[in-house]
Amino acid sequence: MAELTKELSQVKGDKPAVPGEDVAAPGKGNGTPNTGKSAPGTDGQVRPQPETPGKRPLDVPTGTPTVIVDDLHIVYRVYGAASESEKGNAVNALTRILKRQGRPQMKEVHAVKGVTFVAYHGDAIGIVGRNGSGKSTLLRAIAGLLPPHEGAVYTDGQPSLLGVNAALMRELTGERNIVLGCYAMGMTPAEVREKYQDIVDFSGIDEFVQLPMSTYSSGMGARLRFAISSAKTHDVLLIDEALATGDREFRKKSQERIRQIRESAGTVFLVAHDLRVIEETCNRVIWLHKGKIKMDGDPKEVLAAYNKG
Ligand SMILES: Nc1ncnc2c1ncn2[C@@H]1O[C@H](COP(=O)(O)OP(=O)(O)OP(=O)(O)O)[C@@H](O)[C@H]1O
Repeated sequence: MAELTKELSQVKGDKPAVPGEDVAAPGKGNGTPNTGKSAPGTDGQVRPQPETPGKRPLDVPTGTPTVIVDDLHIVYRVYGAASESEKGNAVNALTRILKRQGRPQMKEVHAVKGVTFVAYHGDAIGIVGRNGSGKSTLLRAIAGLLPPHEGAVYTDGQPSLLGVNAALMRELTGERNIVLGCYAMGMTPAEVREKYQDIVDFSGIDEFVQLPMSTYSSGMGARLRFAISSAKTHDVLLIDEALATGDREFRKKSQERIRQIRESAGTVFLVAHDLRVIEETCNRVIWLHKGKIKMDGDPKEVLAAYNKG
């Protein structure tokens, strides 16, 4: 713990986040935690205390952690934002457009405010919260796509972020995207050949695999993204709403796949507005509210509280 504290103190004070970065391609979480450090393992085998509202202390005796988020703050900088006095003022906005005046102001959006938790091998953690509560920002920070303004993220293994907007290439066929996506996740040509048919079958896109992705419905695109990303065993898989557009049958299949990833001792984070998906899939839920953890624990209890409040 002393070593961890020392490491944490070294990384505090990293540069603030850069706004407007794109979501990673499937399996392309850059694997670079914000700190570039790995989660230290511990010897104890006791699970963390569930249902601790707010923070889980880092020194709770645990199994092997895969992700440690310690007092994480993420701040976006928006350049050209309106000043307070201009807020909602249509006349000012119109005048500025007509005069072609720029906006020199810089606004900071404090999206994640001091989040702390530890995730373990085999955890499937659902993240819930209202729009704008910081769910996607937190996932992107864990994936190493957003550097912390303060605090740190440590991961053991490679995190891969699968988002709804994950950048498969719309003008390429499903077939090409499968091959490129698999290579992007570090598979060898032999592994790609071995997994190819399974990905097509799992996604259920059938003969559409020969057509450009621009011809797919949003549900078909999401299914293909999930099928590609989950074809590889991930240490830490981060899923942002990617299951939302799937139908019931696909939801069931993807839940089964998430279970397999957990069984192979990976860790899954799942952001979804559909609370059924979270309840059926996760063994733990974190409720984010205005960038802070409001509750962290058993899915039934957290979701019941979330539904009430
Ligand atoms: N690129 C960005 N630049 C500036 N502010 C941003 C950016 N992305 C998100 N934000 C702001 O950060 C806050 C958290 O946003 P985030 O997308 O993480 O929330 P969320 O809980 O995932 O929301 P939703 O449920 O609507 O997807 C919001 O206030 C949002 O406006």
